[in-house]
Amino acid sequence: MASYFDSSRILWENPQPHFTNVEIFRRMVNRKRGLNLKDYHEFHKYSIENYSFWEDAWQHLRIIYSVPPQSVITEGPIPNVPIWFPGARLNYAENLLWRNDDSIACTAGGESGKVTECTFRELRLKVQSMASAMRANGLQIGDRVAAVVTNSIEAVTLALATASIGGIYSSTATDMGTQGILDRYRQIQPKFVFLETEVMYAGKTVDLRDKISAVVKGLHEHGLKCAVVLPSAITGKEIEVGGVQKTVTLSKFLASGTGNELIFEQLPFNHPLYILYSSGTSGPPKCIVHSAGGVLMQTLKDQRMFFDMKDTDTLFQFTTTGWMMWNFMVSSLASGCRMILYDGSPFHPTLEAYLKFISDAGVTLWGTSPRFLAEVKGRKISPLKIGSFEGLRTLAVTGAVVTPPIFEWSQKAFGGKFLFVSTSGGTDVCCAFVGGVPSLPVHVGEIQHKALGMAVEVFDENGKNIEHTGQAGELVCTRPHPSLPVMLWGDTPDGKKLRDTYFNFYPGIWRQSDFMVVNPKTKGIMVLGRSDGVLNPNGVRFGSGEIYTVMENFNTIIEDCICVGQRRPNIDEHERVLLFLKMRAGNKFTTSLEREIKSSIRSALSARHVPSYIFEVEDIPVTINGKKIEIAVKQIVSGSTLKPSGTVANPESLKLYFKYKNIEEIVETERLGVKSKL
Ligand SMILES: CC(=O)CC(=O)O
Repeated sequence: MASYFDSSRILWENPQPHFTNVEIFRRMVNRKRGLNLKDYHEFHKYSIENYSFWEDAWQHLRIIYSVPPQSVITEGPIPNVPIWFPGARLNYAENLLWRNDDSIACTAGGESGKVTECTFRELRLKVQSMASAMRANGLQIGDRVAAVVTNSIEAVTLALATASIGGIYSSTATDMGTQGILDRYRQIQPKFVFLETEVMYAGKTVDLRDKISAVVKGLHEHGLKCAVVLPSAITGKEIEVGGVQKTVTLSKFLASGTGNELIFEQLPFNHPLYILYSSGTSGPPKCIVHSAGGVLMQTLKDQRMFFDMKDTDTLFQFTTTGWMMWNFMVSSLASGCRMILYDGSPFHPTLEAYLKFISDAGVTLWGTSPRFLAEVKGRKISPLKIGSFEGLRTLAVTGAVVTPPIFEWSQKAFGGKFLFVSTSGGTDVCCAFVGGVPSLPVHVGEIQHKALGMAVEVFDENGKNIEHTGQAGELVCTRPHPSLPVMLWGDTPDGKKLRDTYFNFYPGIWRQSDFMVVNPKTKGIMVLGRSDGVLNPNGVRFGSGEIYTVMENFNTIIEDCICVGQRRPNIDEHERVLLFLKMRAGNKFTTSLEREIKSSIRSALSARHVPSYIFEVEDIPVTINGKKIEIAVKQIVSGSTLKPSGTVANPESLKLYFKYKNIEEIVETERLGVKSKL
């Protein structure tokens, strides 16, 4: 069987590693502590062995506070989830709004091509006006504010105004289904909900008034005090939503404010800031509560260390407001850099126009998904013919497995002079476990290292560390860090649900449910997929990411694919692997293509990786954040009668998979040349 790291080659090296933030931080720790940590590897070891590292990070990241902490860590009511920086008082929004000048803080753009800018001073005024109206309407510390909004300056304003008061903010994208929104917001019972009325997506005007009515009505019995409807995101004109109780337009809501000064409530480090949600593709979404201090420290650490973020940077993270990368992105204001907020589809009016927007906007740090890059590659687009991308310093990719061909193609396609950072973390921690180290070389297909302060290890099923073997296993984190969730909303005071979710499989140790492997030579990492989607035919365990890497070679004819295990305990003894392909328009799935795919998988991986069956399907189910929904497909082909949740972007596509629980019938029908009735 091929090793995971056969192709380990250097893709890029920093010509000036000494000037990176991470090196400056390492030297600061050496000076302060009288240490001699020689490189990132030693620095990382120090960071996971000493909680004092987090005190160093507090200082290096220049956290703004009014009362200093008494210590770094103390026990809290939930076992394994300590309280960080007890005694400290700070405010998340204050840490982001320290700049009050006329430089651009946010640039908002979208499909229409219209660009709006907002300076740090204007942003602060917007937050002040919103916070004043929120206070006038009764928002208090700990109250929830929910939003169904586009990625816009208004969305940033809402989050920061809520945080300034000590409220808890939670947002979803406008394409989330009504049921999905209610499944989330009924649990957290927001006092206010802010809703978009009209948006543009994929060139079409989407009227959201019916959704607004259904959501507001659905929240009436769940603590809602007021629903604020936003002006059209296309024209900026206010739209009346008649006949829905408790609803007010944004201008009326803002007019109810007193215009008082912006006050940043001084709150404990662990005070809740955001509620994010588990995907909810196979059960009710869990409401994951993150602390202001935890999110602030971890997101700043990741941005400054992984991306080498400076105040002269322009960050463009492609995200909706319903993905943790939105919350991650917002923190970049604390570094004083400019943030680009893009709303809409990257494919409208054209993919070329979108790439030109990024190049013209002078983006220096660009965050995107491997799926997007694969699409540009698959369509044979040459980015450098569209824009110069001359300022690009970092291209950061997250959200799914990044295959080696994507590393190599991206580095070349965008001009080669930047750091290609692959990161992996999650909604559960609102930060990354593993990511970039700008002072170290990047190896093809490898995430560079474990993040500072994150005690990541690879465990086998019995809880044994197998990292040094180069074998894949579960991503675990053996020590607490500041952005562990402070609770799951609605849980018992001792966090039973939280502990059952994360700390039960390996008692007392965080299991992320990702499948990963470490290169013993370079210490580079591959995250191979979700561990509950691990494929296990005939006792060989591997991640779907390994198959996707091979499939990258076919991406000019295959638009997308999904690989899952099928388990039918009463029928088959072993799990078998099924691969579903969505062909690009104009291409056919033929038996010779099937043979070619199988042969490529056999030679790149092993005979045991070869899928038992390959089928063409019309669509691949993805979440509204663009992630393939392997678990739901696995359950469906294994015989479950799962109903699609509001998080599925294309719920109809799930129906295409039910027939595969009876594969033998399909194959027999095809053999006889009869059109399938299934
Ligand atoms: C940082 C990440 O890994 C983001 C995600 O979970 O999609």
